[in-house]
Amino acid sequence: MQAAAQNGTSFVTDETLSENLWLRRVVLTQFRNYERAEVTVDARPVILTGANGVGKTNLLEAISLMNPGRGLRSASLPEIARRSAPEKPEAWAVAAEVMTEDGPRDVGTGRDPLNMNGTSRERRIVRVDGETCKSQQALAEVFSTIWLTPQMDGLLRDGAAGRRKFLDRLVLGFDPAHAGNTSAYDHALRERSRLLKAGNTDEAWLSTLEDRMARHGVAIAVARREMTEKLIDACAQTVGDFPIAGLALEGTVEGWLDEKPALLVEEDLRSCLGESRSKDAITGGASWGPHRSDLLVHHQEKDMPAALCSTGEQKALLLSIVLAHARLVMLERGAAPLMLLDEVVAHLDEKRRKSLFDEILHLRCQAWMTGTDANVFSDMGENAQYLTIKDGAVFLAHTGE
Ligand SMILES: Nc1ncnc2c1ncn2[C@@H]1O[C@H](COP(=O)(O)OP(=O)(O)OP(=O)(O)O)[C@@H](O)[C@H]1O
Repeated sequence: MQAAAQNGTSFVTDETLSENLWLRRVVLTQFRNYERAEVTVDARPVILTGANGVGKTNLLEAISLMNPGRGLRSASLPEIARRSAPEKPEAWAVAAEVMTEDGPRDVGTGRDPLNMNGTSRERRIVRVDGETCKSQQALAEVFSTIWLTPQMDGLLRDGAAGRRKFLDRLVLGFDPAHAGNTSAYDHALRERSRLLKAGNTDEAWLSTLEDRMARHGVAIAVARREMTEKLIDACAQTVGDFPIAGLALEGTVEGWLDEKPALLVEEDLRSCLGESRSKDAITGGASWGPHRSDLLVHHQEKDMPAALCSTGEQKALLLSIVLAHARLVMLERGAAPLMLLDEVVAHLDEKRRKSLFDEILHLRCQAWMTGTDANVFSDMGENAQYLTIKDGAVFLAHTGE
C-alpha cells in the first residue's frame, strides 16, 4: 500500500507513521435491512457502492455504533432492529474484529434481548474481547472513529448543538473518558431540569446534581479546550487542496478557564447553578454550563464565517478539520482513526478528491467511503478495495484498475 502523500504537505512523516488500525471483519445481525451480513476486508480503504437504498449507510452506521454514543444517525435502539413486518422490532447486533498494534481485538454491541423496554433508559450491550463491559467507554479505548454524512451538511450553518456533538466526537478520539463525562453531565442536567419543572426544592438532591454538573461540566470544557487548541495548529497545516479552518471555542465556562484553575471554575459553576434555579424552573434547561458552548468555524483564506460559505466550501472545511484530527490521532495514538465518509466523495471537485485520497493513503487510514458511482473512486486504483451491496448481502466488486 502506498504510504506517502503525492502532493500533500502533511506534518505526519513516514517516521511518525507506525502500525495502522483497521477492521478485518464486521458481522451484522438483524440490523436495519440486513438479516445477517458478513464483511471481511484487508487494511486498505473500503469503497462501498450500490444503488440507492441498498444499505450502504446502514453498514457505516453499524460500524459507527462500535463507538460510544448513538452512532451516525443518532438512532434509538428499537429503530435499528430489522423490521420484517408483521413482526415487531427486536434485538440486533454488530460484531467486529479490529486489528490493532496489540493484535486482534473483538468488539461487539447490540440490543439486549433480556432488557428491551424501548425507553430512554434502555442501554445497549457492549462487549470487548468476550467480556461484557459496564460502559461504552471500553469501545473508545479500542479504537476511534470519525464520520461525515450528508445529514451533517448543515453543521456549520445550523444550531450549536451539532457542532458541540461533532467536537465531542473529536475529543473522544483522544480521551475515551470524555464519553463518561458527557453522559454523566447530560444525565444530571436532565434530572435537575425534571426536578425544577416539578417544583421540587429538595436542597440536598439539587445540590448533588449541580455538583455532578460542575465536576463533569468542567472536565468537558477542559477537554474541548485542549482539543480545539490542538486542532487550531493542525488545521493551519492543511494538506492538498483543503481550506484552512480557523477554530474558536465560545462558552462562559471555557472563558473562566482562561482566568482561573479548573477547581475554582467548578466552584463558580456550582454556585451559578444554585443561584439560577428559579429562572431555570421557568425556562427549562440550565442557564450555565458547557451545553451552551459553541465551536466557531471560519474560512481563513476568505476571512468569512463558515456559515456564510457555499455548501461545497463548508464540506471542504469539515473535511479539513476531520483530516487535521486524523493526523493528530495518528501522532498521539500511533494509528489514524477509522473514517466513515458517507456520500462525501461525489460532491468534491477533482483536485480535492485527489487530495483526500492522498491523505487517506498517507495516514494508512481505513476510510470507508460510499457512493452510487464507482467511477469517482477510480484514482484510488488498487490502493483501495471495492465492495458492492445487493439484496442485503455485501460482495467484493473488483480490485480497481
Ligand atoms: N429498521 C429497519 N429495518 C429494515 N429496513 C430498514 C430499517 N431502517 C432502514 N431500513 C431500510 O434500509 C434501506 C437502506 O438504507 P441506507 O440508508 O443504508 O441506503 P443507502 O444505500 O445508503 O442509500 P442512498 O444511496 O440512497 O443513500 C432503506 O431502504 C431503508 O428503508
